Amino acid sequence: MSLVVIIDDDRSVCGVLEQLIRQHGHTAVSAQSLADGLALVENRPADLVLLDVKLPDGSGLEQLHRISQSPAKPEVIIMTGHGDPDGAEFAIHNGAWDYIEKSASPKAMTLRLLRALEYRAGKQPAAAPAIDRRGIVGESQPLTHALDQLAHTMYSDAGVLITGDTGTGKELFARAVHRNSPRKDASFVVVDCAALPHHLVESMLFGHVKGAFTGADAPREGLVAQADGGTLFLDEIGEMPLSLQKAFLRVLESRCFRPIGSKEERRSNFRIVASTNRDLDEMVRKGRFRQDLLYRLRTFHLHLPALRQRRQDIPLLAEYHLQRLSRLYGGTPKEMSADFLEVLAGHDWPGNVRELVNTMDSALSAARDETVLYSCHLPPTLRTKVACRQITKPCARPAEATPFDAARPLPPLQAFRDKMIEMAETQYLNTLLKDSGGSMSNACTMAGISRSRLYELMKKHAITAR
Ligand SMILES: Nc1ncnc2c1ncn2[C@@H]1O[C@H](COP(=O)(O)OP(=O)(O)OP(=O)(O)O)[C@@H](O)[C@H]1O
Repeated sequence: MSLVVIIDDDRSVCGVLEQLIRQHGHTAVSAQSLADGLALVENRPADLVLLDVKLPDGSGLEQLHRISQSPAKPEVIIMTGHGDPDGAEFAIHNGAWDYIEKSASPKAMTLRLLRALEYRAGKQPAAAPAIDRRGIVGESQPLTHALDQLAHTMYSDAGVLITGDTGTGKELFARAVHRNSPRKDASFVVVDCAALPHHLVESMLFGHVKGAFTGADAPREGLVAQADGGTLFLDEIGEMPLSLQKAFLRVLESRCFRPIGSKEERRSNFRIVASTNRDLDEMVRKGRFRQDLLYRLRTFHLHLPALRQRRQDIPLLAEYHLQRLSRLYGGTPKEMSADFLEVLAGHDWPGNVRELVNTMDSALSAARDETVLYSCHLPPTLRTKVACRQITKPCARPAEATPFDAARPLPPLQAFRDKMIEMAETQYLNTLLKDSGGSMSNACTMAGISRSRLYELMKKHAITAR
């Protein structure tokens, strides 16, 4: 028997669905607001959640991730009264099991509910495979989604295309694809397609025999042969010349290649992973990239978010790279002050994580033997940019009234409680940061919480440092 949670403000819809579900021997409970629904899924082991999009206290779609990540990790079916293809796309991309319109016949609805429950019943309890995410830092929803996509590549040998702006971690993820595959003990070979010298491309990739051309004094094994048994990573695949794309497609299809000057073909059993910051579909439309090659490469697609789309990860990344660089350079251990973190949080990071890593590196060297990093240790250009942005922005949030003020009729208890907790936490953190004199270590000790929890709370409440 499964537990189905219905979150819909229309009591008659809830009633009909509850009856349908009970007729099939399952248990159903319903909530008429998002807050009550969240409380239900966070406290009861739901197998399936039927989630309305438009609820009195918010959009169901916006809470989809939180619901599907709640303790029992239920399947979610999105319901709506209006046809909405964009919402459907969002729901499916964000892990919903299905998307149905409330106007569907009871028969059609039942069929889809039962299908979801059947799938759920057959699922292994430990469904999420344990990924080795070494070196990949971040807890934000966009990064977690990318890690989920990475997990899908583990049991296959098919091509993986990793896209994302410069510095978002494409090579880091490519290495993780390799490390999490059965090929992990063999080589991971990188081909930088943007740096292949025109006249040596074929020799570098496929190798040559002795005497194949002037200067070929010894045989050379190419990168494709080196990747035998392992993974061949084509970095910046969008830069690969069209002529080479054709040759490469042939190698991908047959896993055979011919070293220059050789009469014999050789085999190499490699898995292909490619990355780019270009729009390959657009390049295909313009005739600059082969569609057949793109299909081969993109059996799996991982898209990595820009850092500004996952700001909550900034303090975690900064801390991780601070520790890593400190170990590398030795010297006095350092911590970050609240004003340092505030500047990091205010920047847009066009160069993404690589820019953040370089910034941490330069701040470390600017601080020399000091034990705390302050904003004055950051590059002046970065501080100026953040300052300019803040001047043009409206000032900090106005002082908040208590949720009772002006609120008539009274808000639901759950909403009121959430608001009060938010206000109390904000007040506590502001005082904590003041009393700890800008030292994050002191603040953690005083509050009795971990550093990552503190950063998370500061981010959540947009706390401004003094
Ligand atoms: N999620 C992450 N956690 C920790 N470090 C990260 C993360 N993402 C990227 N980095 C770090 O950022 C730097 C750049 O990463 P990487 O070279 O993988 O990016 P890229 O997308 O391949 O860049 P490019 O497009 O310029 O080749 C590296 O130092 C990497 O370790």
